Amino acid sequence: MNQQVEKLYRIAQQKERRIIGLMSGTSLDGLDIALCRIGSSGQETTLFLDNFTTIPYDTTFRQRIREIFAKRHIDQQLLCALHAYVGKTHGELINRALEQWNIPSSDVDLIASHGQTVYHAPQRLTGETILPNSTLQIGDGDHIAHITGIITLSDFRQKHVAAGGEGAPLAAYGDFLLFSSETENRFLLNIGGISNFTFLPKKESELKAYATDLGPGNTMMNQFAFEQYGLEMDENAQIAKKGTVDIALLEALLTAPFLHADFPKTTGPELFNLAYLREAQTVSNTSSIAPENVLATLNKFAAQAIVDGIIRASAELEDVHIYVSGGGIYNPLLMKNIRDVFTSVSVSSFSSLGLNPDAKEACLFALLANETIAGSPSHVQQIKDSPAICMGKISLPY
Ligand SMILES: Nc1ncnc2c1ncn2[C@@H]1O[C@H](COP(=O)(O)OP(=O)(O)OP(=O)(O)O)[C@@H](O)[C@H]1O
Ligand SMILES: CC(=O)N[C@H]1[C@@H]2OC[C@@H](O2)[C@@H](O)[C@@H]1O[C@H](C)C(=O)O
Repeated sequence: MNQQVEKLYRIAQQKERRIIGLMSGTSLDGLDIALCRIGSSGQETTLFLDNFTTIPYDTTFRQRIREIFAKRHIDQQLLCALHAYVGKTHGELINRALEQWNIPSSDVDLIASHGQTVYHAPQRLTGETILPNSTLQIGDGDHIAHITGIITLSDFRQKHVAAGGEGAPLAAYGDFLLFSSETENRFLLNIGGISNFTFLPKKESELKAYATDLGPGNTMMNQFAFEQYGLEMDENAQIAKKGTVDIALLEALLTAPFLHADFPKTTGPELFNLAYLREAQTVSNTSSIAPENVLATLNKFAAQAIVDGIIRASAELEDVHIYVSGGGIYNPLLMKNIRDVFTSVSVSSFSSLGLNPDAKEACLFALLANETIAGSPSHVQQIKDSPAICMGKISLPY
């Protein structure tokens, strides 16, 4: 037997695996690296986060990705090169993190790499009926395996698409195993570039768990802050706090059919972008309002899409508790806009469930790799619209 296949076979039989989960989100801020210790699999899964870091991308890396990110028309030569370059860079960043943590690569069993989403195209966005749902994450797993010497699983979303899904959100698979409760109906709200939640019904409930995207999260605020002020974000909502919400613009922004479609559903900056803003400004006759008012309105828009979605999903439920993660928790105005609505529902940081919120998505991919190598897909019958599948492609180091 090939020694690497034999090694993988041994890893699959271990009681516990050390898996590095990687996430590089739509905000393009950096690479999240989570070293997890994962015991058992399926309903018996345990997960401990041993080490976590986010290594920020340098400006050149960010600029290169931005040249193709969420764009319909791009330079194919650049796409081709970035597939290798992102893989190579991610491999090098893992080596750097392991060195900082003083952990030899031989102590790590597997890497689980999400890659960098560059385009997300469900049929609900494209309007296609013949061409299928599709999504593209770059950063080839062979490069990561070769550079780190660690067996790598990557490209998790393709199997979900192949089995009839939109390729996202995948969060329900992990959240269901780790965070379901006996006493609470939980909404695990993540506010990254795009906002999404996982609904986890009480354990004895007949309802099924599911995950869904909700709306723009931080992405439109980030894009506008970059265009108008050259800033990566409206840090601490300093600019939005100086503005006022323009109701006509807000109402125009809230008309996207995506926002009113049934759950689960997915979206991305392919829809929620500055072109979408400009269209809403034209329709609402607000093209010349001050930039701080636009930011205040975009902030309110992101909050409203979240609030409307959760209210709709929780209408018939009692004992509802919302746990929030993602970079949006650091935006005080966004959190205020959300909390002001949920006066009788408790809204807590996801950290109260015992896991660093910034590491949540990277841990999810470590858990998905664990399921693929050592799990059985039986429990996913309790998750709505989630095909029982093993996700991720396996890359051997040499
Ligand atoms: N202090 C802050 N003030 C305002 N916004 C902040 C602050 N800190 C983080 N953010 C927002 O959070 C974003 C990063 O969030 P996160 O890392 O969760 O996104 P992501 O993982 O890239 O997105 P996704 O989950 O959609 O893929 C930043 O781009 C910024 O918009
Ligand atoms: C295509 C894609 O990369 N989608 C991401 C993105 O970031 C948030 C939201 O949009 C979610 O649908 C998904 O990520 C999380 C980790 C998921 O799959 O659950």
